[in-house]
Amino acid sequence: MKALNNIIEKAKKLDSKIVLCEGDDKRILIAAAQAQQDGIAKVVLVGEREKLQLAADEANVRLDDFEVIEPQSSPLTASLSELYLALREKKGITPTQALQETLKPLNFANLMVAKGLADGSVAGAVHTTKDVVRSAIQIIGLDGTSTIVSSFFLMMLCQPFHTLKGGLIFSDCGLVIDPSDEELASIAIAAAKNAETLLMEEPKVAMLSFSTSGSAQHESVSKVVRASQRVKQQLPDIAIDEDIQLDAAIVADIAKKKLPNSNVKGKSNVLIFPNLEAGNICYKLAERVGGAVAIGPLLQGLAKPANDLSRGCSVDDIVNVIAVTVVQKEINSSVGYSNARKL
Ligand SMILES: CC(C)(COP(=O)(O)OP(=O)(O)OC[C@H]1O[C@@H](n2cnc3c(N)ncnc32)[C@H](O)[C@@H]1OP(=O)(O)O)[C@@H](O)C(=O)NCCC(=O)NCCS
Ligand SMILES: CC(=O)OP(=O)(O)O
Repeated sequence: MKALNNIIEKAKKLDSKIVLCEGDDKRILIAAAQAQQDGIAKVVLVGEREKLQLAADEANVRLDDFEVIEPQSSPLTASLSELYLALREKKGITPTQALQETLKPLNFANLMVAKGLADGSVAGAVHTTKDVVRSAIQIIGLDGTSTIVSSFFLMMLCQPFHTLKGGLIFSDCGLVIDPSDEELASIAIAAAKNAETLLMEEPKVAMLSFSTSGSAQHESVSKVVRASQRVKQQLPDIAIDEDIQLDAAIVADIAKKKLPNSNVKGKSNVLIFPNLEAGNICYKLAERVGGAVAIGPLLQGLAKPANDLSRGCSVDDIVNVIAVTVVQKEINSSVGYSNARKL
């Protein structure tokens, strides 16, 4: 798992603080202890100390090893509540509602990130994706270049039986339910950038469909083609195949048969799914049947790193997402990448 090891090694070199708001789940506490021990990040736990202590006892983890913040009594609460109010006042939020929202550990954690008190947040072992994403969108907001927030998975294929080895980006498998062609293009562009920055590979993008180069006709195929054209308009040099089936996207011999003039030639490393049904089902199938390590859902398009987890995540999954969160902070603050600069 070269790409994952690179990410972990990179994270260890950065002095980072990641905030977790689900420390009452013992997987989170074990992962937090591992991330600190391995030097990946310092961890701040936001939550009620009593509940955290119960989970710590169950997990056999020392709570004293972490910075613990209780929203109810923290000296930070007043200023974070002011920030929440400033962010949401235009939506009709009152000061009382702002305080109530700030006291929720998920919002408190993202407010810490927004205010620069932590480098990133990770949640989703307990909360649903809907809740995690809504809090991040409302509090952290979009970066300067994206029009929507979407998500991607880093899928690591490293089992002896995997004929295809290494890292793949799957997007969007977690967030945008039925993207328009414009949204799908935005998802593909953000995912391609992640292939450059996290996999350290030139992006080779497959715009997945049940059709390869017009072999089937349907509005859902046309949407994928229109999205691909938008991507090419914005990134004219990108390697991309429009309306391509999965087999032709990742198997060179099949690509030769189905799409002889393919740009990607069966070597896609960025798989873009036409909608959330396809994306979510496929990533879980690749993970649970195919034996891939699935890291995510990682959010793309946010101004600062805040990432999600599946409620079915393991301790290793959480540690991996913490490491990616640390590295994303560095990517966000670095001076662009070739494709990113063209956006
Ligand atoms: C992410 C999600 C919750 C947003 O849903 P929604 O119904 O539009 O949410 P809301 O209407 O409450 O919108 C919340 C805010 O986020 C904004 N928003 C919603 N989706 C957005 C996106 N993809 N990018 C940027 N902003 C977005 C809305 O404009 C709204 O802004 P506002 O509060 O300032 O007006 C929704 O897309 C969703 O449920 N996705 C599926 C998640 C899921 O179940 N995944 C499966 C498991 S991984
Ligand atoms: C990403 C995802 O599917 O999350 P969950 O399994 O928590 O619904």
